Amino acid sequence: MRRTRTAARASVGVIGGSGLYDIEGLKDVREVRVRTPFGQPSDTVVLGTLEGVGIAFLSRHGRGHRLNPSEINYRANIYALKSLGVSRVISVSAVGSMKESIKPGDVVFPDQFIDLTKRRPSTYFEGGMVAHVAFGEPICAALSQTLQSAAGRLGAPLHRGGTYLCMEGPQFSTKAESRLYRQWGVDVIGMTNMPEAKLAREAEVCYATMALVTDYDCWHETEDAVTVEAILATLHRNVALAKRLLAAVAPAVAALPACGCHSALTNAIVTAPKSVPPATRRKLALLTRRVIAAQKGAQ
Ligand SMILES: CSC[C@H]1O[C@H](OP(=O)(O)O)[C@H](O)[C@@H]1O
Ligand SMILES: Nc1ncnc2[nH]cnc12
Repeated sequence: MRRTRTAARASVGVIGGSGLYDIEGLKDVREVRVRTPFGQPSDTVVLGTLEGVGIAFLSRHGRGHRLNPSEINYRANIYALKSLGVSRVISVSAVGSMKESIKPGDVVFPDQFIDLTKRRPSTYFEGGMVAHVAFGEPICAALSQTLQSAAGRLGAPLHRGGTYLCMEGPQFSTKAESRLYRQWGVDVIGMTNMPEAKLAREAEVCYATMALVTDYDCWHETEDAVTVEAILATLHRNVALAKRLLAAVAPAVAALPACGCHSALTNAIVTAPKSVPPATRRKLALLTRRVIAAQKGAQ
């Protein structure tokens, strides 16, 4: 296994959630242990090529599913992928359905989030450097659209758009909570996409989620309330679809033109450069060097 900071490269990152601990068909596979200034990622990163495209795969909970949603080091995960050259991240996530029309086995491509997490570091910008990135459109539309087209071609029962509510967990919701979220118009519920999507935006990396629906949470009158057993049974059926989709979509994702996600930090950093403590400047150099170089070029 290689230990690396920057030597190995990939352009497309895949964060595999529950049930997705590897991807099939990867060629030239290498595993790298990436060190980050934010601590350890969930696992080693598996690098390889899929249809000729450099892919970096990271298991969100770690292989063996060792980390609960609150224990995942989201900052290290996104940083690790960025340090390997990744400019687009595809997140694969198991979710519960909050609507009758969204059935277990369906695939949802959310375009909005509600963040109800409570105890997760959710920004890189602290310690003397403050940034406020725009997050009105938290999902990269171009990346999500590409995934949706591929899912459509594979015949997946899909839903374009929708709101993903991210709860802290690890316990599932109470019925009162579940009913409340339904009143809010939420489409799906999970425990992991926040702060992952926020950090991807701060890292100027495109982010889109392919949400695999596994259950009806606990609000449904006639369906059983969610259990891990039921989730895993449904996942076994649709993880294969996720794997086929990733192989089908890799070349189109790699060919996408640069988009607004890649310049998210432009005009977002508020702190005067001379006020940033040197240690913070060094810690955030990988994330800020594009915008700092652009500012210098404009002077
Ligand atoms: C094992 S079921 C609950 C678990 O699954 C989802 O994780 P992920 O988004 O990584 O697929 C959900 O958010 C919970 O963490
Ligand atoms: N009902 C649910 N609530 C939270 N996370 C989930 N992941 C899969 N199903 C879920």
